[in-house]
Amino acid sequence: MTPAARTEAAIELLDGIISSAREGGAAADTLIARYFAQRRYAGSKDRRAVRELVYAAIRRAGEVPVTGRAALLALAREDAALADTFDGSHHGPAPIDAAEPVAPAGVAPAWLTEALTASGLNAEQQAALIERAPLDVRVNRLRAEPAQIVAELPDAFPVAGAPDALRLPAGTDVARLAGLVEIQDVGSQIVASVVPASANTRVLDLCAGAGGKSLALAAMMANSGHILATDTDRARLSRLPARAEQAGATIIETRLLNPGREAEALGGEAGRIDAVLIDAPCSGTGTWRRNPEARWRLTPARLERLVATQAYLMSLAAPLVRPGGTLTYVTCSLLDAEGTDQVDAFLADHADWSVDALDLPLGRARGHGWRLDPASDSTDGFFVARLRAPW
Ligand SMILES: C[S@@+](CC[C@H](N)C(=O)[O-])C[C@H]1O[C@@H](n2cnc3c(N)ncnc32)[C@H](O)[C@@H]1O
Repeated sequence: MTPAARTEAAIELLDGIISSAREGGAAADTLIARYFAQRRYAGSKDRRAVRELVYAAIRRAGEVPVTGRAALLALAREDAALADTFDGSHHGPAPIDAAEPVAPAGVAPAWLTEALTASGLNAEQQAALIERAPLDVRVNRLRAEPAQIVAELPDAFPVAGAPDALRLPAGTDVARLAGLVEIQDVGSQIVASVVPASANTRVLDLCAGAGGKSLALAAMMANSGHILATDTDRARLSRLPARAEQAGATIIETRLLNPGREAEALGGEAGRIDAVLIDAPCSGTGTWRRNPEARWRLTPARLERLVATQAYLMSLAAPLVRPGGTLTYVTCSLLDAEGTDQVDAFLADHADWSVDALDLPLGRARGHGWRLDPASDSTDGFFVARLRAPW
């Protein structure tokens, strides 16, 4: 592909990504994969270059751009070589008209940056939410030791405060080490460590998804005890058994929940769980580094629905915890509405519960919990709080 054809491909892709964000359709990565599946003439260098252009344009535009072309023109303003590719050639984009719209630069839509500011994040912390993220892995102590993995991955380096973590340059291929390492952000590893999951405990991972945290908990428990991993998403949860097998984790039982009827499937667990983890569905403001177009998808109405689901999940889980047991609440969001405000609301309704004071190796206290953010901690953004049931 010529440089101009690459620019045109990025514009077409961005148009699709913008419509998909507005309509709640497929994610950017999926759209890019589909696009190239139908254009076999594009070589790997072309794909990489187009992908990089697309993601650079997504990162730069805080508000949803009017068109893909407007998103790329914003980059072209600062990059003369890119501007030259708007040359009107056969497969290239039309020449630039000085009067046409250019997407403004920004971190996120205005209503969201206001909410982030109100949640205590300064401009530098907000800007870091859309920077590129490294690749973090967790060494699976059930099957490997960090030194063994470092020997396989010489570019890996340890991360202070996260003993099982190794950090790698983005894009490092770790597929051949499946089962020995799990791709997991350092922040995610740290919040998982808040769950008092030790050998022989009974743990419920209520929103287990494909099991990233269940696998971390199984390693913390030295594969002894029981983890009930539940989710309402069949496709995600169905990936967990094979991952668990590969990781040598035999204590995980999966159970698919019916949305709105979760309590029925969990009734038998009432008062029996030592430690519940709610890794709640959330806006994902803390993971925009990996998924920057997510900020174009979020609306105030969607955030409101997520906040309601989080509160519902906490009240659903509370009766399952044994006396003196814990409920660890996690979101990969930096918005107080999905963090400390949820804990306040829970405590208002559950006056006999208390909050454990946390002191983690990375991050800092935020309200009744603890928060990590990319600028301060070089991790994805997370909120975590540990609530304790009365005796
Ligand atoms: C943040 S993700 C979980 C990620 C996962 N714990 C991990 O570490 O990979 C949130 C999950 O909550 C699930 N979820 C949404 N509503 C739920 C509900 N009512 N009950 C249980 N899980 C739910 C979603 O399907 C999604 O998989």
